[in-house]
Amino acid sequence: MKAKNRDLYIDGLGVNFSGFQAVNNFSMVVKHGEMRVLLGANGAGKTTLMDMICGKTQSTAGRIFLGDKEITNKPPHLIARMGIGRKFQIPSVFKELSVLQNLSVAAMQESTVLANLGSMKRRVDHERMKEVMSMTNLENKAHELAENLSHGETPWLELAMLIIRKPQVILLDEPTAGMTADETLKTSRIMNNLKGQHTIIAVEHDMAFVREIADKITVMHQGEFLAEGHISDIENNQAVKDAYLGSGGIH
Ligand SMILES: Nc1ncnc2c1ncn2[C@@H]1O[C@H](COP(=O)(O)OP(=O)(O)OP(=O)(O)O)[C@@H](O)[C@H]1O
Repeated sequence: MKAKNRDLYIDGLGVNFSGFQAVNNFSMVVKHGEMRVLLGANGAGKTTLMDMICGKTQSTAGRIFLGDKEITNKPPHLIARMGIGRKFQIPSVFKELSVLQNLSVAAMQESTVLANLGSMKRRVDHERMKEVMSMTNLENKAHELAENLSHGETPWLELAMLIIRKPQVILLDEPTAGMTADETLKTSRIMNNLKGQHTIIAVEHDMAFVREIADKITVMHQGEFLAEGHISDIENNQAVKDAYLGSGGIH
């Protein structure tokens, strides 16, 4: 039997903001379970691309498919329900609730139908919550209030609140921003454990972190596709080096 196609296809995507072409004719295919990093100088269009994938920004050209399902310009809540989760979509954690309570809230948002299935479902949810806390280094923090988590632990909780809903695709905006070196290392372990289960697209500038996690890198420049490949291909790509000149280079 043919396996279900769960790859993400972006074909000729573009957006024009009142005459300014922020993303232009951009295409890429991200395989299911792959960890893809998006690189590009400030203003290259990375956030706008992520916004179009999750439906926050309406594209003006091109199409996006998750497997055989088209998601182009669908409302964000439908895209989320179709399996695309974005960190920062939930603006923040609930500070006055514990880690476990935050996860319960996120799990309940999954589906009111499932939530009504009764105690069986609640038991499964509890197992899932333990599993997700262990995946995100929060196993010893279940009863800690979110407001007492560190700068590094709060993004782990946001990530946990995403993955509890089992999205096929996870979009991450600078997942290590504000983290210590130790927290960044732990985040790379979390990311590597998520590979294979979820497709992950991350915008990230920390090249040491990118080296740890990326299966493949796609580079954007001035709204367009510039290059794609493994880290060594990208670091040795002359067009990429040129595009980064003036923005401090690729480190
Ligand atoms: N709603 C909007 N209206 C007009 N211009 C916009 C809008 N959103 C983004 N832009 C412009 O589109 C370009 C791409 O911005 P975007 O934030 O996607 O870049 P980026 O690669 O994510 O950069 P950074 O690394 O700085 O976050 C920028 O020039 C930005 O000013």
